[in-house]
Amino acid sequence: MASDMVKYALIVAAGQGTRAQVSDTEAQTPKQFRLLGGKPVLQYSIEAFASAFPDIQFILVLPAVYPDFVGRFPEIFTKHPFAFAIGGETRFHSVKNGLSHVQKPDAVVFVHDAARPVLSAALIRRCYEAALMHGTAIPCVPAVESLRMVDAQGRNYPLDRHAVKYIQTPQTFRASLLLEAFHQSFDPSFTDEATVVEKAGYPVQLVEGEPANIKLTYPQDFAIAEILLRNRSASAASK
Ligand SMILES: Nc1ccn([C@@H]2O[C@H](COP(=O)(O)OP(=O)(O)OP(=O)(O)O)[C@@H](O)[C@H]2O)c(=O)n1
Ligand SMILES: C[C@](O)(CO)[C@H](O)COP(=O)(O)O
Repeated sequence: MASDMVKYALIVAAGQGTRAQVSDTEAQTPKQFRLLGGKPVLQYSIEAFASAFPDIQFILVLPAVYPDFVGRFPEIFTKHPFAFAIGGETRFHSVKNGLSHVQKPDAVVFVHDAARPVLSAALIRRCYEAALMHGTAIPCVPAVESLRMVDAQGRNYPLDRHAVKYIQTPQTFRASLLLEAFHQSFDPSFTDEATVVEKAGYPVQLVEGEPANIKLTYPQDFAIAEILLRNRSASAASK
């Protein structure tokens, strides 16, 4: 039965977060390990997946050189099964290292940015259902502002915003398909798992993402995420 399917949440947390740094001190702490509303950023994603699927197995990809995060926050890692991998030079290499722990080709794998702490259990379940049906599920949200394309000569042209989507994670797949796609050699066009799977010859299925599911990329994103998390707790408490 579909709900008995083995599920892996492969959370990539091996980046350096250089664009999010505002000082030399913060340069020591990649964004996914910084505190947000009193908890490490990474903890929010773990809680969201555990709430969507209590039987989920975690694969956490961590930087090779970073002080012992697991030892400092042991309570995060005791409630669910965790496997750990060391990150690589790019996101592609980090995901590939994490996939070495995927043992079952008939499982479903969610690949999620540790730097996206505001995802909901509803989004995770929506991706799961779509991946079961189509083999792939890539969450996206519409572009909300006017868009322009700039060509190599510096000329610019209006672009139809309805023809453009912002892509999010968790990018979700049948494990067999994802494992096969990651046998490819690295290509600089690989910005996410959708681009890897597509280059392997599989179409990708878009699903509705969430505007709140932002990626912490720049310093100001922490303040925005904190407000989004607070609003979500307040609305859950009022139900
Ligand atoms: N070699 C890498 C690069 C990125 N990531 C992870 O991929 C997610 C999304 O990447 P991004 O926001 O680009 O993170 P960084 O690479 O850390 O950011 P920056 O480019 O600003 O250094 C993050 O959770 C990051 O930790 C990873 O695991 N391994
Ligand atoms: C995977 C991703 O978060 C989808 O939006 C994004 O591609 C990561 O890209 P970045 O260049 O590392 O910010």
